[in-house]
Amino acid sequence: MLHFQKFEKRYGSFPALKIDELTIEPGIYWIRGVNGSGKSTLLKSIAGILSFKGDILLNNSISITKQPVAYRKLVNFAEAEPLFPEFLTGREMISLFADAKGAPAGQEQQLIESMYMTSYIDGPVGSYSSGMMKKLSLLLAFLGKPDIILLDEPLITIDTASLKILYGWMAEQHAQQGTSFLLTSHQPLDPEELPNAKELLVENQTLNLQENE
Ligand SMILES: Nc1ncnc2c1ncn2[C@@H]1O[C@H](COP(=O)(O)OP(=O)(O)OP(=O)(O)O)[C@@H](O)[C@H]1O
Repeated sequence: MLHFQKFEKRYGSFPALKIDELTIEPGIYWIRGVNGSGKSTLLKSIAGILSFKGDILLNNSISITKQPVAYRKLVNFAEAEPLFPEFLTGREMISLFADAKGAPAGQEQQLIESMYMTSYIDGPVGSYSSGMMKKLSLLLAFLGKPDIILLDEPLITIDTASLKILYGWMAEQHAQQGTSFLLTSHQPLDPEELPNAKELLVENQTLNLQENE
């Protein structure tokens, strides 16, 4: 699914993350690591938001550096602490992303209703609470037909009922579309909701696949 080739991300002279050669097979992955270990750096690099040395290949064919447009259409990302233009409504944000990601007809409305966002989706984003904002950013990450969805700290801020809906979206998307997920969390994922999730560990400025016990 994802292949790292001589990947290196530095902030100035600080070597934040280095992955010489690593393949991540399709699946659902929980990325663990202490504060400052490089989890967000990893997700932002895979999302194409940060520049870095080396390359990342999707499905052994699409390079983030050589085919950035094709790559980004297939890799969606929800930030840990999303910030959107305050004057746009949630629905306007969703329309923008749906166009960019080539979302199938009806997908936007189905997701809005499924996450119970109808009552506020036509209000400006500046009036949203942090949980409402988080749900909007999660919804945006599910638009289109992505091969990979990257979720940075998706479990924070949202209430228990919404979390259950998010787990349902993930399980369904993975089962029906084969979408892979990489998500960071300081809390363990619910093993009943995502029984097949594997672990990736970020430590010592690199990324390692953990063998599940
Ligand atoms: N824009 C930046 N400029 C300089 N250093 C940065 C920048 N962003 C991150 N870093 C550094 O890179 C390292 C990794 O940060 P990152 O945010 O990826 O960690 P994280 O594992 O996501 O942390 P947390 O669990 O606290 O969210 C840290 O040492 C951090 O100080």
